[in-house]
Amino acid sequence: MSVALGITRPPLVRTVPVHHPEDLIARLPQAPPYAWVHQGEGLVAWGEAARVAVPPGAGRFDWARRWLGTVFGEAHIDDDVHVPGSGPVAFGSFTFDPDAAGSVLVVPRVVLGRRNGRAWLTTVGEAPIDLMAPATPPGRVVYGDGTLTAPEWQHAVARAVKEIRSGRLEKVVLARDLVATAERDIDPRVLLDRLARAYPDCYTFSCAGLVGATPELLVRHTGESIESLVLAGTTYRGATPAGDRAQGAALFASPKDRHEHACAVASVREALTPLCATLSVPDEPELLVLPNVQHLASRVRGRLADGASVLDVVAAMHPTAAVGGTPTAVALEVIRELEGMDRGGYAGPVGWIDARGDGEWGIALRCAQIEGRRARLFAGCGIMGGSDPESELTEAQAKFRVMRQALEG
Ligand SMILES: C=C(O[C@H]1C=CC=C(C(=O)O)[C@@H]1O)C(=O)O
Repeated sequence: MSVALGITRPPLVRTVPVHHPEDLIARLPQAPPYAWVHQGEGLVAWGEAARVAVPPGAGRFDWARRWLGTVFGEAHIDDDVHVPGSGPVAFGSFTFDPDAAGSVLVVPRVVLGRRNGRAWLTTVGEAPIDLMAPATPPGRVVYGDGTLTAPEWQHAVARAVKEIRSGRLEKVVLARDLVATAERDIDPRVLLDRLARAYPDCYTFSCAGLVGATPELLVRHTGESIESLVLAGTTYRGATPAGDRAQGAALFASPKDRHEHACAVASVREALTPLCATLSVPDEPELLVLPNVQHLASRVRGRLADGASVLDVVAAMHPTAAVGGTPTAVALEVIRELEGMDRGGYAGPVGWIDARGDGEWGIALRCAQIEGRRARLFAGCGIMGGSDPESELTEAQAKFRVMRQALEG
């Protein structure tokens, strides 16, 4: 099932220090890009030394870990840098729904990394010749409804509210999609560049056509330490600094949003407790202010008990109640019943893992699946018993703005 492209067996993986690239994304050649960039640091990559379609099912993360064990285990690694992200890495995108096809892992041929004042280049096998053709913007973009029209989605939200009030569940996250068609083929490098400039505090990512800038860090794994930024509860930016503060204060004081956030934090605590020797979860959220919205945010930190890799942690955490709901199993049923769409990689884990098991994975939000001239955009909202369908639709529009601006420039 894996495809190894033109590399000698066993492959030689070489990591060498390089001069600081000013802009990681600007170094991407004309090839499907892989990226994970936050505040100018991270990894960009291209080429495919190995690629696999991860079979759907409950054991998919285990399957992925075993595949990676074989691929990394076969490699001769010559790593002069020794930091998380040096040596061989795999990028991955997993579907939200464990039973949906579309999860993928790719070991790129070339990786350029930058972290804490150091930069490095990793090559797998012979370094390919890269074509540095400039990226062309997609031109005019028109939008159409995805699976549900706006009124149909509001109706789905109203039905979810009824289910919650009837006691079937406490919270569910409902999403919708929009279809964008551009004048020209969409070069993901244009979107990555615009996203990283506009949302430097988010994680700008690209993997197998899924491109976005997510504010939500599912897990960062460095040695035994893990960190997660849990988000749920949203309001808008004010027109003035005072208006901004008033919006933030109202979000902080809103029982509906605090409850929505508490569900997400509880799901993360529950998932991480069995894996961790120590775990610190803040008593109160903080505000994360982004250019389009403000979120309630909780930074969770822990120390792993026994050598779990970042994928083991991802497997335990996904789906958190920031994208599924409470209780998880019922929320997944309700999502299938009411959304009527396959989320694909949206709201699934996206990120990278190295041969030590370190890595960074986000929840794929504020993103689109790109194919030729078309992009399928996704946005969702946490629905509670007190949710108003019209306000939830407005919130989803604010979340769509991230990818709309990336497409339109
Ligand atoms: C599901 C999404 O956002 C989640 C993350 C932050 C805030 C959320 C909310 O307030 O509804 C969602 O739980 C999305 O952006 O599509």
